[in-house]
Amino acid sequence: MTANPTHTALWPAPLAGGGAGPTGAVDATVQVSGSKSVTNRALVLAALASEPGWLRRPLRSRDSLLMTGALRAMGVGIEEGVGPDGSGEAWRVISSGLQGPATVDVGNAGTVMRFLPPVATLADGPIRFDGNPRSYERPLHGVIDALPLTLHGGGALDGGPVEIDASSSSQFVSVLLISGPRFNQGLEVQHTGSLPPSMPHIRMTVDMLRAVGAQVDTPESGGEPNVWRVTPGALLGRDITIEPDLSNAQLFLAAALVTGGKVVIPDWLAHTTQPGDALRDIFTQMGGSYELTEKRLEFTGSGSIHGIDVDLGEVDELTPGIAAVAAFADSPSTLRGVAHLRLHETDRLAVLTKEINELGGDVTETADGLHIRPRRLHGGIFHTYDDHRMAAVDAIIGLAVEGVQIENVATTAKTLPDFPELWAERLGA
Ligand SMILES: O=C(O)C1=C[C@@H](OP(=O)(O)O)[C@@H](O)[C@H](O)C1
Ligand SMILES: C=C(OP(=O)(O)O)C(=O)O
Repeated sequence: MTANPTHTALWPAPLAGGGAGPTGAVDATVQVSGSKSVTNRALVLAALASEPGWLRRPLRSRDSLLMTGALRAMGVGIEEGVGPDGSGEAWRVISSGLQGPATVDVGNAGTVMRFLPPVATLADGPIRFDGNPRSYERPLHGVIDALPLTLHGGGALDGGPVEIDASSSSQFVSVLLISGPRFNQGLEVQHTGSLPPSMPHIRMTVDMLRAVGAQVDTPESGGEPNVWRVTPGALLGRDITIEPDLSNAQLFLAAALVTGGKVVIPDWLAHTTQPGDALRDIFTQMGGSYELTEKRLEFTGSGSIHGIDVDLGEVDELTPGIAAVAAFADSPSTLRGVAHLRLHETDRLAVLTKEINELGGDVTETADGLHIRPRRLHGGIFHTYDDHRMAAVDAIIGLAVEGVQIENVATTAKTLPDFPELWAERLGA
């Protein structure tokens, strides 16, 4: 919990049903904006491709705009357009070689601070990286030593075998794989530590690489355990539509659970590598039910919420939203396997414990997660420590608890543009 709560702007979290009563059941259809993880991977892959590509319905949030800003600074053309078939807003990405000198602001975006240094080795000229104070504290050692940093690329890199310990972030594997096809010898990544967290994000990287023509061997496709291989080769330009962000859809599913209501999320794909897909199972165990058709997910809360004992190591970014729901359950919950959340945008285990307890909760930090004993909560100020997912927790709690105020709700713009308006309009007054 390194950043102090210095922002004073307070946002009164809307009660479900507009204050008519703390139990107003939500009934909403919510078109969730594009996935941060998919958008930023698609941008990097398009920038490394040998022909132009399209991203349709890209996410326009702080993290994805940091990525477009960085790639543009390195000479990549990213133009506004309407997509080849005329439908939907799109970005056309044209890359004719990466160039320095350039300065890249990584903000506090893991996908930017970790994905771009290997890309910068392919640039002709120096690329300087800097970011928010918190970006100096987040682990980068799988990629580079630390920020600030200047990389003097020579237009090419040999690649070959590399050993890394990715037990503090799956992004260390993803970043090396993404640039791998462009290295002279490709890349062989051997992970040396305990299981990396967030494996679905590594699968997302592999799937997206294969979709642009890369050859990738993985432990899951019959390769050795903990070894990923990428063959050198040109990447194709593709026309891809960005999926809705299921980790942000979590807020709305949580709203259905907490209020005993119903939420429909259009465009939830039957097959996706996003970790948010695990919510169908986790939130069903906690008392909801769902129907998934080709076009949408309909999720319904039953009015009661059950505690859960679950290892969230594979789906770590869902932990804050699950913790918020667990605070309203009829039995305690234990969330395990997420010690590395201490290294995210803030120390999420410490913040969740402190801030939920300040609203009357009873949360204990464990070595690798949280133990949550539900209690009657009361209003108060929830500090967000510049972490979008902490603001989301508080918005969920505020649906059912009067007088909850969120400090610096604007931090949600990291991955979810216009959150306060969307939340109030869809679920509040
Ligand atoms: O590759 C990605 O897009 C991400 C990987 C995960 O990071 P960690 O493996 O560091 O938890 C996740 O928490 C983050 O939000 C996005
Ligand atoms: C951990 C997260 O982000 P980042 O991509 O900055 O690591 C997150 O969005 O929950």
